[in-house]
Amino acid sequence: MAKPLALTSGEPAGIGPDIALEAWRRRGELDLPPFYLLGDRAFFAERAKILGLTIDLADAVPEEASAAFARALPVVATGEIATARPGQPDQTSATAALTSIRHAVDHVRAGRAGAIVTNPIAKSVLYRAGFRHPGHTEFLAELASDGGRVPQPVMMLWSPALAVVPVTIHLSLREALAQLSAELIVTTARIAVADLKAHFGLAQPRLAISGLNPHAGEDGSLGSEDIDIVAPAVEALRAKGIDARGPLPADTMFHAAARRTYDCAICMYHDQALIPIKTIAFEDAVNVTLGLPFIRTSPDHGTAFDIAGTGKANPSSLAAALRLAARMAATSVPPI
Ligand SMILES: NC(=O)C1=CN([C@@H]2O[C@H](COP(=O)(O)OP(=O)(O)OC[C@H]3O[C@@H](n4cnc5c(N)ncnc54)[C@H](O)[C@@H]3O)[C@@H](O)[C@H]2O)C=CC1
Ligand SMILES: NCC(=O)COP(=O)(O)O
Repeated sequence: MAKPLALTSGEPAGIGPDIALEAWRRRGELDLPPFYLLGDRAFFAERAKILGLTIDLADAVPEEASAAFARALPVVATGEIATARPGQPDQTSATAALTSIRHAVDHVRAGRAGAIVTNPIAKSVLYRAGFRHPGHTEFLAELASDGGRVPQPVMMLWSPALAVVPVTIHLSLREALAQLSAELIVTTARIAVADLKAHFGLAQPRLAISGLNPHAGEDGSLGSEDIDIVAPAVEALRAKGIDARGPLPADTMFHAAARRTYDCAICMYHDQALIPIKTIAFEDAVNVTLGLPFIRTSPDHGTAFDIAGTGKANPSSLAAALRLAARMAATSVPPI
């Protein structure tokens, strides 16, 4: 029997618990692989009650989860009690969310889970509690460190219609510009290429590298960065045998015909990458962390405090994240 996926609780006040419960309830229709939830069973039972869902929850250890999954949603206890009400994070939120992530990493590194799928965390809630990483991506890299070496994580948002990688992630625009370098673009693109080959069945991934400025700088008249930073990175990638094109004007590289010419868009900053994919594929895009020694996926959306506990949360992106994680863990055939 395949190893189960470890699904974190995410922010307890967010929609993570809602979509986890709903996904399990619709597991057959959504064609979901076995997973278990990491957290506080009483909390999940209470959320099911709030949602009016009848869900069998079973205390489990990871080794029992796949067998139990057909009849009950396995819950592996983290020892942290959560009390937050839907939409209202409280003093238990940050600890419960972070402990759940830590346990998931322990399980996947110990071979007890096949991959990690994370529910959304509220970054502002964690920052207020002293969390010093921008998000899961960097936190997971630290948890994956080996002998003090922290791998460089790369964020990819993937859907059948489009895959995007932001070179800089959760930074202000000013800071993103300060940190952007040809070296960072090259390293990020090479990690993306390696994982696209390893897990997405692409023998020679085609990369489209966006420019930074409007019209990719219009020959330097709208900023020098495309000439000084992006173009040399594209040249360096091509010199390493990578199929890379750019810098491309970002406003014209996401329409349907343009998308057919590449496998992954490498973008210079967060919104340049995430606006197109969330516009085209909000319901089935998946956030994948590349460059880690284990597989981690996540829905593309956040905690959606405005609808937590209402029954309005759509589990489709979580379902896509679960299916993609299982396929990445099991095979290198394209997950399409
Ligand atoms: N992977 C993660 O942990 C992520 C966490 N976040 C965090 O989420 C928090 C809220 O972020 P927002 O920008 O408000 O984005 P959001 O994705 O939580 O919500 C944006 C809008 O989309 C709706 N929405 C989101 N997911 C939905 C679903 N599954 N079904 C139906 N409607 C849905 C929400 O109700 C809201 O109107 C922030 O603190 C942010 O840091 C955001 C993105 C990813
Ligand atoms: N905007 C994407 C996002 O917030 C996800 O970040 P991470 O928590 O997966 O690092």
